[in-house]
Amino acid sequence: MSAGTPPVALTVAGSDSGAGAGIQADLKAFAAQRVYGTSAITAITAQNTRGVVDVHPLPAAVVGAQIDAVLDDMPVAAVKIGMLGGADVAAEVAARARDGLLPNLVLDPVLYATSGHRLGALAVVEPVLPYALLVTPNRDEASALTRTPVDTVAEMAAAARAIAGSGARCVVVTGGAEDGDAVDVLWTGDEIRVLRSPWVPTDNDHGTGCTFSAAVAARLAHGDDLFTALDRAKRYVAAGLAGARLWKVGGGRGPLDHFSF
Ligand SMILES: Nc1ncnc2c1ncn2[C@@H]1O[C@H](COP(=O)(O)OP(=O)(O)OP(=O)(O)O)[C@@H](O)[C@H]1O
Ligand SMILES: Cc1ncc(CO)c(N)n1
Repeated sequence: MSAGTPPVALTVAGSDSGAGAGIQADLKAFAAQRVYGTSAITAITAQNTRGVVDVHPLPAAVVGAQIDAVLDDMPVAAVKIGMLGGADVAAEVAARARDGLLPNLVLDPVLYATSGHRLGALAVVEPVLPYALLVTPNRDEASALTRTPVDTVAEMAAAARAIAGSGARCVVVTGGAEDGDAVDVLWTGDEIRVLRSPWVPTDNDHGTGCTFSAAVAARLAHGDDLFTALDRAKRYVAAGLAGARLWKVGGGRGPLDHFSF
């Protein structure tokens, strides 16, 4: 069966050699959602399921050239931003966002890998916040952005609202756990909504945040409204976690199955 031309999405993020997170996760999530995925690589990380070994940021002009090459030729309908690298890269991205070139912008404010390795800085992420339709911090990133502890669902809600104060339209704080559910808390710009799905017990959760934000961007590229996009992305990540529960890819926290749905 042949299908029509898919919508196009762009990820601006770092490469993960182990392919569980970063650009590789984003492109798999885009493909799984039947979106044509394009990429601008901001940094090369030497990384596997056990952690990050090395990080090599790319020059800002090289990142800008990749973004422009894609935008000049393809009808990009949504953009996901992950690891940015340096402040100069953030400035390149912010300039294009300011010019209205990055539609449906989903910003995953990456600060640390699951292993704890530092991959970003507040000074790099904060200048891009005002241009995001949606920001997707996990609890640690929300805590860093608000300079307050973020553990409980109530604290996630307060943080989502506070981060929206920096100019982003909507904020979803991810990674909560309550009553056997995986809980994310969304500030829509008007109200708080709590998103729940059954918690999947697994050690294979490397790249969940990257995959989630990429899947939201993919759904927005298809034309979903934000709440539908979030709901579908959450169910997609849960299916990927469940599908890879018994996988043994590497000795650390393994990837999820991007094609289990
Ligand atoms: N074990 C789990 N079971 C069900 N859903 C989960 C589980 N772990 C994470 N999620 C969901 O995955 C999505 C991504 O959230 P999470 O906070 O884990 O990302 P993250 O910490 O940024 O991940 P990473 O740093 O590995 O990329 C959220 O919707 C969250 O609820
Ligand atoms: C390249 C890259 N981006 C983001 C993350 C966060 O999971 C990671 N581990 N690696």
